[in-house]
Amino acid sequence: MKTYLKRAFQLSDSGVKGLAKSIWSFFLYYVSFVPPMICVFLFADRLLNGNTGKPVVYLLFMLAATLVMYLVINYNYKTTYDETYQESANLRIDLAEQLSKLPLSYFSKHNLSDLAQTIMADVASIEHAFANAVANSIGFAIYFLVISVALLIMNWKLGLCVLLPVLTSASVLFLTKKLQVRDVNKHYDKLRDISESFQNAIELNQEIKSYGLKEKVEAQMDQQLDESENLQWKAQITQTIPVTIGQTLSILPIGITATVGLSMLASGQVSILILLGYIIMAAKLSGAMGGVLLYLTEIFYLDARIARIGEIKNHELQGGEKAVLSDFNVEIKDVCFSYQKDTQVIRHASFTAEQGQITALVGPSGCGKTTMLKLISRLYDADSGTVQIGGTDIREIHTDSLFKYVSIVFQEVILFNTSIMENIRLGRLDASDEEVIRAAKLAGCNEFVSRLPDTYQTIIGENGAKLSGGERQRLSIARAILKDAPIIILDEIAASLDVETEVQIQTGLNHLIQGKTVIVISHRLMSIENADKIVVMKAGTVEACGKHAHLLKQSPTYRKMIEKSNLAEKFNY
Ligand SMILES: Nc1ncnc2c1ncn2[C@@H]1O[C@H](COP(=O)(O)OP(=O)(O)OP(=O)(O)O)[C@@H](O)[C@H]1O
Repeated sequence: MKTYLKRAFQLSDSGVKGLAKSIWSFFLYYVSFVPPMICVFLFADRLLNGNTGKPVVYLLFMLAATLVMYLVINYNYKTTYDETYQESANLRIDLAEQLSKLPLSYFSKHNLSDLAQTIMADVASIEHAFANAVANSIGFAIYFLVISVALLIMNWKLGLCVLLPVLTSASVLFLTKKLQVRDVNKHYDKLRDISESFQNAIELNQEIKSYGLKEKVEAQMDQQLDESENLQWKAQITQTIPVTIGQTLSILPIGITATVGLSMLASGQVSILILLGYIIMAAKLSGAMGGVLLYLTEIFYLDARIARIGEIKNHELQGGEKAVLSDFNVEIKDVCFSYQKDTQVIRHASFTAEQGQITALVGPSGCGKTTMLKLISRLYDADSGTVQIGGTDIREIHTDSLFKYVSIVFQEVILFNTSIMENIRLGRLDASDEEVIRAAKLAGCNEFVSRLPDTYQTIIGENGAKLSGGERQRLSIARAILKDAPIIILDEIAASLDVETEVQIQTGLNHLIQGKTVIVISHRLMSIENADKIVVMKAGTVEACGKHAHLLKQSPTYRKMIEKSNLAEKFNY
């Protein structure tokens, strides 16, 4: 049972315990209505037997029963809400921790807006269902089972009059579950699409305006909203009809029990007291079932949400152990990799980048250079073959250990919406302000930072929105200088720098790469002509390796690139 609940609702161990406690409290909640009914029943029995004395005992009993009810309701409320909110807080933390450990390949295969929706909306839906529906429905089901046995034993005919309509009302809902879930999920998926479209429209605002796409984008959104409205209508109809039928059926036990009971009373098959008891019970179960039917629909829609959360929670993490490395030669051996199934981006690539040397990756756009750097830094794991550092397969090294040895400066700089000081300090969290400023100066940041209103304390906006491309790039170089890792990976770092800034960061770069294993991509071939080794890539394969002069003779791709590069130098607008 525990394993089933854990898997079915993606609960933690404490979550299962909490749910069990909550189910128990709901069971007690329903049971707590029984003593007052027994009290009424006994009092009626006394009256019918002609005993009209003081009903003080019954009143006291009723008072005690009401007090117990109050305590049970309190316990139920506290248990359910405490456990629910604790578990959903744990779930959110678990998901956030899991996301931080997932390999980058997971994110390239999933839609980010979808992930955000899963963490926010799906967890909120589960939280709501747990606080209201799940424990309540299960608690009611157990209570219903116990009461059913008692009712059938005492008088099976009247028992069936109470139970059958209640069971039929629940069956209507279960029989139409597939249909309801299908339509509600269609609407829900559309809402996710809309949320993604809105996010895209906001992110691409500049492009939409500059290419005059406003009306087209608005029309697409209008259409999506119309489709969503239609789907919502459809979902509401498929949901409302069975719920209404179910709720109507759930009221029937009172009428049926009264009708059948009275005829049984007339023929002497049942006493007035028993009939009264069954009618009270029918009324009680009818009322409870009306609410439970609504809860059941809420539980039906949890499946897809729980599945999405399960997919994140159970996704395989990158393995590896803590490691201390002292040799930083990087060796790529027969590596193959694809982002998506069937589209291999790296094919049987092999080369070595030696410590103390600069190794440059060159090749036509899209040939897999950046992908290769991502494999070397274990942002992705190779599908086959190995990437080794100092003879150790990096899959055996935990990423926390590995990242200590690798500094990466990518073409696309990611910055946080905090101060310049804190953005650079991400390179080494225990660095002092002086060390941060020294790294910033070496990377050529000081000049533009000193012009900012709060210099190093200036908040730079989301992903450094308040900075130019070149300034953002220099901050990421400063980060790498501060980290001072033995393996340096540079992907097109000069792409958004002007000539003057490039000269400024040259000293910093020379300082950064001294004695390190440097692997660099640069489209400006002149800047890598003096590299110790140039690796020429073509369509995911390594075509040739060597120095500039050697490659000019041996590699047609390299020769072609040099020729094109010379032509590009002559390009005029
Ligand atoms: N996250 C991703 N998901 C799916 N495909 C990707 C992803 N990143 C890159 N690709 C594809 O992999 C191939 C290699 O891309 P990569 O960025 O490694 O090339 P590159 O040689 O660095 O290109 P460029 O010189 O233009 O930067 C390309 O076809 C690209 O479309």
